[in-house]
Amino acid sequence: MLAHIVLAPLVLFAALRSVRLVKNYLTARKFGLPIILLPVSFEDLWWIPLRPLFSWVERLPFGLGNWYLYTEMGWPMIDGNRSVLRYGENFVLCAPSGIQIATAYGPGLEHVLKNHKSWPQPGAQSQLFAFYGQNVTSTNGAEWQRHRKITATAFNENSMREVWTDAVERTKQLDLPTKQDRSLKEIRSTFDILAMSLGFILDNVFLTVATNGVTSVPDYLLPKTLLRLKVSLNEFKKYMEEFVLHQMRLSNQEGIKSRTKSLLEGMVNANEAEKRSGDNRFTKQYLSESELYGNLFVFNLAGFETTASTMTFALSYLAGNIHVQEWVTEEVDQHYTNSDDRDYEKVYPKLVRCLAVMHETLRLASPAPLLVRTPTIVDEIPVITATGEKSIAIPPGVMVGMNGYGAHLSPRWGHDADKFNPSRFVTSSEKGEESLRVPDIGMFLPWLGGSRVCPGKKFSQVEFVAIVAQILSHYRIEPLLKWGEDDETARHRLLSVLDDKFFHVSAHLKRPDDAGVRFVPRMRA
Ligand code: HEM
Repeated sequence: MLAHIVLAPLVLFAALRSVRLVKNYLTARKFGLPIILLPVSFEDLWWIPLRPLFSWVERLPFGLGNWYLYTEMGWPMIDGNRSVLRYGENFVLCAPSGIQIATAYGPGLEHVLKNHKSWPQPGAQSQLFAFYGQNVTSTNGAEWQRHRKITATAFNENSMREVWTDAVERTKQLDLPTKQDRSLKEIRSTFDILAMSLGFILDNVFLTVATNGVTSVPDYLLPKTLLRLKVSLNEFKKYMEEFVLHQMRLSNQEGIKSRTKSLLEGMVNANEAEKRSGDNRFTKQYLSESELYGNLFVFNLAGFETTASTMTFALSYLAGNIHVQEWVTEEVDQHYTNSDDRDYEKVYPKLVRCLAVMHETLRLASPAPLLVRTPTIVDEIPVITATGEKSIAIPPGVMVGMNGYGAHLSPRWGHDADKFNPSRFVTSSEKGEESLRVPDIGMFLPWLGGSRVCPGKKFSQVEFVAIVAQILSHYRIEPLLKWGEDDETARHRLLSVLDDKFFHVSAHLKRPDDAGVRFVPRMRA
């Protein structure tokens, strides 16, 4: 009897899902693309905590467990270009919960990105980081424009000078002279300057979403993890409140013109200025309190996570590719190390190779592996099949997943597509002047493109170049040797650790303790 009570709902659940899978399969067939059937998808929130228990599925014979990979949100980060080589640049993931067309085909990607108004993020995904309030990532249309206008005001050229100086100063404080040997785990935490509470929220981000409203539940009703989550959410809110208060006090002090010390401060200032201007009584052009915190949270998140991820990979790639490092150091010495004038305006535009290192790092280890969109009305996108290009009509509700890793590792990049070679982003004029050469967004999309391009793109570039120039002007970065190991073996070990990554808000290494780097002080002539 008890068995019946337990089994009956499960059988009904499985039957309903089978019906939905068949229905979705019939729709998916119309696209004329290869189809991969999934019994479950990462859109099924209940699957996320259960997924690790089923890792044995991948070891089933005859490819029976191939579907398992695609049930992880950031699967292209693990897959690289393997699926593209096997199924082509576009294929369909068909699950009971929905249909997703994964595409790495340039014209298709370009179409979706350039028409962001008719290709918004699907509702559930856009709300992922909205637990403090609506924000620039969670909104679309006119609402998104309002959020974007106010938050982007802070991203002007003046603030880039501050970003440059600030990044150089922070790099000087990394304590490299006293701690020269660092595992890749330590490298990551070197740049993870996040408050502990934000770290905990990110580690449990799906739990945070699933238990939205946890902050209003009394402590005694909460199990240990949820209680810690509640404390972390409150702590981070408090941190943001203190930050806003501090900023408002500064801008209210008579005679003190507060400098745009950081972009977050700039954002608060822009919001205050909009409020004061008085033109907004009928058309609200500033952020409500919850929206301000919603934005402060996503800017903290988007800024710090991506920097920590990109720096970890970039410094490791430089250590593992010593000739590339020498090539970059040559440029750093010419324009930075040996220069009295290290002003942002003078030096930054000349550090082309440093910026190329960032582009190459993001090509191989982008923090955003799969970005999903769905059309508001039926729209056609170009796809490529064995018989050539064609257009397929996508109805609302069907997702298009932009497979950044498939695009970044495509054979279109040449025979060395899987190798770290930043010089592919550099071109030389007849006079020998170097400049950056970046392919269009259909081929290279780490910051995305179109109007919804990452607002922190320039910020992240300036910050990255400043950190790399400052480090290379003083240190040579080498792979950390294990006892008795030679240089070549250590280098291979380091690069193989870099290949083993997974997605959790950004790119993470699966085995960050298995390799490390050494910052060796450079001898000056
Ligand atoms: C290596 C550095 C970075 C990379 C690769 C990167 C990448 C991206 C990508 C791919 C998106 C689009 C996400 C989507 O539409 O689903 C995005 C959006 C965004 N990024 Fe970045 N980002 C970086 C650094 C930053 C920094 C430093 C900030 C802030 C200071 C920032 C703030 C944002 C915000 C607020 C959005 C949402 C924009 C919108 O929806 O209109 N990012 N970023």
